[in-house]
Amino acid sequence: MFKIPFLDLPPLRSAAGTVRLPGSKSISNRVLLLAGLSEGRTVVHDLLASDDTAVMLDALRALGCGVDVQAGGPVVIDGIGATVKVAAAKLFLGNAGTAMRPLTAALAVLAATQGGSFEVSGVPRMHERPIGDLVDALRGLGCAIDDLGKPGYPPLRLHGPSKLRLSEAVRVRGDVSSQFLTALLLALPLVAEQDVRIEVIGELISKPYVEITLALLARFGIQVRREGWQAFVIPAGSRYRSPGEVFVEGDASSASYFVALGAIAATGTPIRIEGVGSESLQGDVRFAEAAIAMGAAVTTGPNWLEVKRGQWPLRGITLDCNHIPDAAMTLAVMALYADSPSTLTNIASWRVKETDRIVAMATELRKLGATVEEGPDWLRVEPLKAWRAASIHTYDDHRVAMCFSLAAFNGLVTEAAVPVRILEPYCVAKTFPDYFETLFGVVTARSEEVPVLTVDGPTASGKGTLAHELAESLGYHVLDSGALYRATGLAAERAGVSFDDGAALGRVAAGLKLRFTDYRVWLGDEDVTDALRWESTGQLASRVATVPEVREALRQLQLDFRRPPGLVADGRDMGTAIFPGAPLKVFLTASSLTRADRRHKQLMAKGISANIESLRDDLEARDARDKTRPTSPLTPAQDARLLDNSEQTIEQSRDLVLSWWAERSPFKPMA
Ligand SMILES: Nc1ncnc2c1ncn2[C@@H]1O[C@H](COP(=O)(O)OP(=O)(O)OP(=O)(O)O)[C@@H](O)[C@H]1O
Ligand SMILES: Nc1ccn([C@H]2C[C@H](O)[C@@H](COP(=O)(O)O)O2)c(=O)n1
Repeated sequence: MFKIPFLDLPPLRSAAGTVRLPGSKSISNRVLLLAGLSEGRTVVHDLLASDDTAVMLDALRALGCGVDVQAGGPVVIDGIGATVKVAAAKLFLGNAGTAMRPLTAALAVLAATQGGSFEVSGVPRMHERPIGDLVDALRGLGCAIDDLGKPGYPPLRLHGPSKLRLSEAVRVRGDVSSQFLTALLLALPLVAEQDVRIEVIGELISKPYVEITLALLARFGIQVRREGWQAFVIPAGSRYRSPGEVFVEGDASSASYFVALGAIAATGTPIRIEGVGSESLQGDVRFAEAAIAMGAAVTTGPNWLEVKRGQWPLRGITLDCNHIPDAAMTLAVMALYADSPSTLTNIASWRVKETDRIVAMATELRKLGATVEEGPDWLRVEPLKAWRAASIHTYDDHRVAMCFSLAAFNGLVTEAAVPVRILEPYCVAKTFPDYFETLFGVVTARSEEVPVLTVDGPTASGKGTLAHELAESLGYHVLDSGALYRATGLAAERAGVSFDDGAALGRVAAGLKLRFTDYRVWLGDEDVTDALRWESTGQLASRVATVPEVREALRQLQLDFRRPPGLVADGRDMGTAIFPGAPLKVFLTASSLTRADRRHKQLMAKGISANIESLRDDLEARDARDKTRPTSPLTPAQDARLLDNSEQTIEQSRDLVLSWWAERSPFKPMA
């Protein structure tokens, strides 16, 4: 996940490949609650690992459920069997509506029938998300609920015992959020000594989410009878029974970004989306129909979708989005690539989600240059030709962040392609922590449009340290080009190749089986991370680096590191020979005494004894060879910015270079 203040997406040009979706948020949190309320053990496979499921798991633990989260494996829940195990608890539920609403209902009826006191609260935005209709329904049933803040909003206290009026129908509004009905459907089997009837007031919205609830209730032993969408009856004697094992399907709302991606940018090989398909429970899988209406070419299997570009530009549509409220946000960004305006209607529920999504989408689309009209429950978006580089505010709303990533394909409809900045990209943790990594895995950009920041300089000047700091701040990849020369030197020595035989050294470089994984470097099957850093290896590297055949052989390998979202490249000739067009080139120096001192400390920290004077002699000899070799000598690029960090801390150098980078950015500074 990108835990950085902003992530800049360069212009993206095409997409192809396979993505495996994380588990559905709606199914994950419903299954967790059902497992927690059931008797016995439930093994949950493919559960979504995200902020919203984390708060649900914490809540279940606090209520006395057994919760075993196995790294990379299933989550095992031992339920409370509809019995209050912990008489009082304070539950913090973040911004997870799928935890807040059903837990409120379940704890209210448990407290009423068995006693107890439970407080539910969340982040400030959660305290602005209405829950009054559910509270009214529960109070009508006889539950004791105190408002701990503004009436009609969390936080709440649910306490008991109190007498429930189960013979009367429980009446709940269905036209603000379908989660209120879902919450009652999940809670009332806990107290169904007799038939319990729920009546919906008003037109029920987001019906597919209620279908998910009913299907999962059936998995846990509850067969709800229903009269259309107006009334539901939990049969007398209903009791939760764990099905033993549950597999969570992929998140259909998350699929929408990749369906849109295929429609916009997969002109050859399709985007294959694994985890949802024609047999999915989730209503948002019908987003594919909307995408087809806009021109996507979609093929479907039981649990997969394949999407390619069909009509281009896309077709503008007018669509009632009531059945796909979450995924429909993606249509608003697709509309920018259409041939005519698109109007999304019946989306009033957007106003009470993680943020007011109608306002958020309209505001951010306008920043890109789009013409947008908004109404109480609709949004109209015109196609966009003159795009502006915009910093997209994400409102702590994962879906805003994900759907605006699609704006980075503007180069497909305009000559002057612009990058897109996504502020607080980590908000995707709510449902899809690795969203951007997954996106980058299936998209391509023009090499020259991927930003590169080069850091060249003599040995031990701190290039590698600075490069990693910069890359971490910007979310970019790192190229440690010295490692390639070091690996070549090491491989050549081991193979007994003469260091005077340029052609043979070139072949060694061309045949390197080098892999970089999680801060380790592998040469073939050997982890050479430490061996590469030996001083002796540095000397070998400096020698092979003078050989033109080696430099040529390593050239393409280095260029291939230039991938979205961007690259920080450190070495000797990054700015002069490999990435001469880089928008920012830093030439980093420090006095030889400072550098020898730093190297000395580095070696001592590793338990290797060394003498500062001889280290200084060695690095000066290496500098001399690197500077005087005929091919790509160590020298600042003409347009490089010089930075002597002898008197600077690592953080000072990093912040200075980031300020230089910001000067070149097309984005306005953050407010
Ligand atoms: N500005 C700085 N102030 C103090 N110490 C620093 C600074 N920059 C780097 N160092 C320290 O100097 C040591 C050498 O840094 P680093 O390995 O990044 O250098 P390098 O230029 O990449 O070396 P090489 O070219 O040999 O790979 C590290 O221990 C690092 O923590
Ligand atoms: N772009 C590069 C990177 C490195 N080298 C050579 C010169 C160095 O002495 C040697 C090791 O580099 P280090 O890991 O210390 O950065 O590799 C080069 O010529 N060009």
